[in-house]
Amino acid sequence: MIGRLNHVAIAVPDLDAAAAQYRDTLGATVGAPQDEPDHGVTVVFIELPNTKIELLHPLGDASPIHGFLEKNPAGGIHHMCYEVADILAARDRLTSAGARVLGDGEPKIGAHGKPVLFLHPKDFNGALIELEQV
Ligand SMILES: CC[C@H](C(=O)O)C(=O)SCCNC(=O)CCNC(=O)[C@H](O)C(C)(C)COP(=O)(O)OP(=O)(O)OC[C@H]1O[C@@H](n2cnc3c(N)ncnc32)[C@H](O)[C@@H]1OP(=O)(O)O
Ligand SMILES: [Co+2]
Repeated sequence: MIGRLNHVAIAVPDLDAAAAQYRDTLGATVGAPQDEPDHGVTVVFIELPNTKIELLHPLGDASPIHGFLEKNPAGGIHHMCYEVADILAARDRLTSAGARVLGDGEPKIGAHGKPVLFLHPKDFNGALIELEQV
């Protein structure tokens, strides 16, 4: 069911500084910041040959990553995103296996304009998983 690793997300306290570090110190190809108000984050994507890095910073008081940054003030790996062909079939298979799908269980449109869902980290060895339909 899960396919390619679409991205690894890192929550950062200073988006500009993190983007500059990837661009200047690590010599990576770094995109422009993208506000995603529906998700409560601003994201910057870094293109790698085999996947992407998604830098995340809270957008708005209700951002779901405020708690994470309070616990990890220097930032940290926040989630991995796996690709799926059919996100509703994936959701139904996961919920029937007892996994918790976050939010209201309905996919939202993510940063790539594709439907995404999130699975509770406690159900997957402490790792927050995002699924993106491609
Ligand atoms: C534009 C979209 C973009 C894209 O790629 O398309 C995105 O990726 S948007 C990314 C931001 N959105 C989300 O992360 C949505 C899903 N996340 C959530 O709903 C919350 O972050 C949640 C429920 C995972 C955690 O929320 P919160 O920290 O406020 O709740 P708790 O403090 O109750 O946490 C419960 C428990 O989980 C641990 N936790 C929290 N975040 C993570 C994490 N990223 N990875 C692993 N574990 C995490 C937290 O420490 C608590 O554990 P405990 O042992 O009880 O302390
Ligand atoms: Co993501």
